Amino acid sequence: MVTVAGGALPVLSAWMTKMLLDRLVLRAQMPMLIGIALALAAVGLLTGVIPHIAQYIQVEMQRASGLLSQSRLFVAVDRLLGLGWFENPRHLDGLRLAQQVGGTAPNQVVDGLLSIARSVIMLVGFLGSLMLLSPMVAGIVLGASVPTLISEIAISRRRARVIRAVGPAERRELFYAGLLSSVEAAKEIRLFGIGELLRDRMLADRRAANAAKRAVDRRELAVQASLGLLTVAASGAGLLWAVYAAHRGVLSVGDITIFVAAIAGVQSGLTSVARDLGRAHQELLLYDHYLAVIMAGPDLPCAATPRILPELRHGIELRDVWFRYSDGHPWILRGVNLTIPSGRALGLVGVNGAGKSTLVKLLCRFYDPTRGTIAWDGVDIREVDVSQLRRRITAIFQDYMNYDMTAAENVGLGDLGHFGDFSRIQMAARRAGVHDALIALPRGYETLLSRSFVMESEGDSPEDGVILSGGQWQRLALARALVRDRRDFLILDEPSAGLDADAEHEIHTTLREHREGRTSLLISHRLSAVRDADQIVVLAEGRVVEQGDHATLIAAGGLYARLFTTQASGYQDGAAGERCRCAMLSAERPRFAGSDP
Ligand SMILES: Nc1ncnc2c1ncn2[C@@H]1O[C@H](COP(=O)(O)OP(=O)(O)OP(=O)(O)O)[C@@H](O)[C@H]1O
Repeated sequence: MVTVAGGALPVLSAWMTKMLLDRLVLRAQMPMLIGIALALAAVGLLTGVIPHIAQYIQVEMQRASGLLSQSRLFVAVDRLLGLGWFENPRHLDGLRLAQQVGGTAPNQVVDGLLSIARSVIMLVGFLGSLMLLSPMVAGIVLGASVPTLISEIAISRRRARVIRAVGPAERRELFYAGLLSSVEAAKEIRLFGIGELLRDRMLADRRAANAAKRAVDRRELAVQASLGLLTVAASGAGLLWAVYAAHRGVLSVGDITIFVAAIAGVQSGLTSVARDLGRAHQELLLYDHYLAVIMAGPDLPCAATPRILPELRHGIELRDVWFRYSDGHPWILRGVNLTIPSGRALGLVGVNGAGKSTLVKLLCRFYDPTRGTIAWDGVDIREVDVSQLRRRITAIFQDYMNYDMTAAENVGLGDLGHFGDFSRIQMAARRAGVHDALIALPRGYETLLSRSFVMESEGDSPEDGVILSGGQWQRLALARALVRDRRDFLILDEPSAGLDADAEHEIHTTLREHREGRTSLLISHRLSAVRDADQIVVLAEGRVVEQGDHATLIAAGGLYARLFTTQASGYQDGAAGERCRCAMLSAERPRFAGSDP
C-alpha cells in the first residue's frame, strides 16, 4: 500500500500540475482551479508523509529480522560440538560476515524489492505519459538506462568480492581495537609500551580495507559519471525536442510540465531500479556466508543411532590413541594406551607441551582421535551422543573462563539444572575455599564480577563491580566444576596453579576427599599434588613413558623421580631452588629411556 502510493503519487502530482497549468492558460473558473490546487496540496502532503511511514516500517522490520537472524546464527554456532571449527580462520571470517549480513540482508533485499516495485509503478506512470507525448523520446531514455543496469550488477559483484576479501583485515582490526580497550591487556600494553605498535597495526589494517573499498568506489564513480552523461544527453535531446514541439504548438504548457517531470521521473526511477537491484544482488551474494554457518553440517561425526552411555562401572580406556590437530601439524599423541579405572584417581604428569591438555580435550570429545579409540566401559565415545557424554563429566580446564557475571552465576553455570540453587552454589564455593571471599564482597554472592559492565537493573554505579584476584578466580572455576556434582568423571587440569602454598595444600586436601571413590584425572606440575593418585602416568612427547604409583615411580628413578626430586629440593634452600629452576628448564626437553641419548 505504502509502496504503491509512493510510486503513484509523483505521477499523480505531475498530471495535476499539468491540469492546473492548462486550466490556468484556458482561464477556467476559480472554484475548479481552487479544487485542483487543494487536491495537489493533499497529494503533496501525502508525498511528504509516506516516506516517514515507510522508514518506520523498514526500521521495525530490520529490528525483527536482526533478532531472528542473530538467534538462528548462534543456535547454529552452539550446535557445533567440537573446537576445530573455532580454530579455522576462514570460519571465523565467515562468522563475522554472517553476523554483519545475517540481520540486514533479508531486509535489504525486501526493501530493495519494495523500492523496485515503487520505482516500477512510478516508471510505468511516467513512461506511459512520455509515450503519449513522444514514443521516440521514451525509447531513447529507456535505452540509455540499460548500461546503468548492467554496470550496477557488475559493481555489486565486485563489491561483494571486496567485502569478502577485506574480512580478515577487518577482523584483525577489531582484535587490535579490542586489545587497546581491554582491561586484561592494559597492563602489558602500558608497561611494555606497545600501544603505538598495536595502534599502527590496527590502522594499517583499516587502511588496507579502506584502500580495497576505495578502489571499488572509484570504479563505480567513473562508471556512474560516464553513464550519467549518457542519460543527461538523452534527456537533454528529449527536452530540446519538447521545446521545439511546443514552439510549433504541438505541445501545450501543461504538456511541457509533464514532459519535464516524466523525463526526470523515468530517469530517477530507472537509476533507483538499477541501484536497488545491484544492492539486493550484493546482499544476496554476502548472505551466502550466513547460510554457510546456519547450514553447516556437524563438525564431529554423529552416530546414526547413538548408543546409551552407561554409568561408568569399569573405566575409561585409551587404546592406541594418535592425535594431531590437522594433517599439517605434528603428532601430539603417539599411540597412547592407558586406563582410568572407575572409582580411582589417575595423575597425569609431563613437561610443557607433552600433550596433557590435548588428552583432556579428546576425553571430552572436543576432537576425535586421528587414530585409535577412547572407550567408556567398552563403548567407543564416538558412538554415543556427545551431550550425553558431557553430562557425565565435570572439569576445571587449565584455561578456565572468568565470566563477567555475578559470583553466584559464575559458580551456578557449572550446573544449569540447579542454576538458582543457592545452597548448592554455596556448598561448592565452600569446597573450593572461596566462600569467605565471596561473602565479603559488597553484595556477597550477588556482586557483579566485572569492571566492564554494570548491573543497570540494580542501579549500580560503574565503580561497584569487583575484580577477583587470580587465585580467587581459579577457586571460583573450581567451585563451578564442583557444583556439577554426582558426575561420573572429574577432570582437574592444573586446579591449583594460581594458588598460594597454604591454599594449594587446603584445596588438594579437599579435592582428595572429594575424589574419594570417584573417577578422576588430575593434571598438575606440582608433583606433591598428584603423589596420592592411585596411578600416575608420565607423558612425554605424546607417549606414556612411565606408569605406576608414586613409590614405584620414585623407585624406578626415571623422569618422574627426577622431576619430583628436583621440585622437592627446590623447596629446601636457595641453591637447590636455583638447581630446581635449571632442572625444570632442562626438563622442557626431557630425556627418558628410549629417547635421545
Ligand atoms: N589448537 C591447537 N592447534 C594446534 N596445536 C596445538 C593446539 N593446542 C595445542 N597445540 C599443541 O599441542 C602440543 C601439546 O599441547 P598441550 O596443551 O596438550 O600440552 P600440555 O602438556 O598440556 O602442556 P602444558 O603443561 O604447558 O599445559 C603443544 O605443542 C601445542 O603447541
